[in-house]
Amino acid sequence: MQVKPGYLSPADQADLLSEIATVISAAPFFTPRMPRTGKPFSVAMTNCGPLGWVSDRAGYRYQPRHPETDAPWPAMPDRLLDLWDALSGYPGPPQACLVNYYGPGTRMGLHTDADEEDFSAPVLSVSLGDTALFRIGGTRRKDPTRSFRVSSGDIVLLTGETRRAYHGIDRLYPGTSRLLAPYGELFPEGGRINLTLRRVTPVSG
Ligand SMILES: O=C(O)CCC(=O)C(=O)O
Ligand SMILES: [Fe+2]
Repeated sequence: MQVKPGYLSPADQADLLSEIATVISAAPFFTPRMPRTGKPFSVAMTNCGPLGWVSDRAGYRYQPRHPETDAPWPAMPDRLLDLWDALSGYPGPPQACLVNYYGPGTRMGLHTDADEEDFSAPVLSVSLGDTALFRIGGTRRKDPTRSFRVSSGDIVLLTGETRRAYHGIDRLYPGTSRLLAPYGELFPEGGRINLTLRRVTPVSG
């Protein structure tokens, strides 16, 4: 794992968030549901890039279209492709950017990112808005975990061993960032946006 606190300047965070607001206007948030049970996630999701991660009763998967509008996902902003080039060490572009929205009181349970075919690429995660408590353990659910705070502009790369590690978000610290404030219509209660850039299929050739 690599953690890069404050990697994005406040100006870069604001520019990125404005691009993500445009993504959200083309691809509205949907409520993912647990496989089989259909229990809703507390986090809202959307995607940009050629593929997007979705979850419903049928299971977890990547697909090229929005599950509700059936439109192709909007393009990934160039600044995310540049970030991936600068930090991933992977010889191909990311294929999906999952956009998670955490409102007050939401969390994400411990899980592994396991729906990709190529685990040699890292998962590159960008935090925007309120600070959150990130927990990470080992590759087995029962492995010990440790926690640290992730704040707006921080980047975490799940690389190497940690690429297959259990991780999640235990809680938010509401009101710790003003970054989302200009988008009161989209995020009336503030909160946190997390972007994860993912390579799904191996680079061929
Ligand atoms: O919100 C985060 O920092 C982590 C998100 C995550 O683990 C995921 O989307 O798979
Ligand atoms: Fe994850």
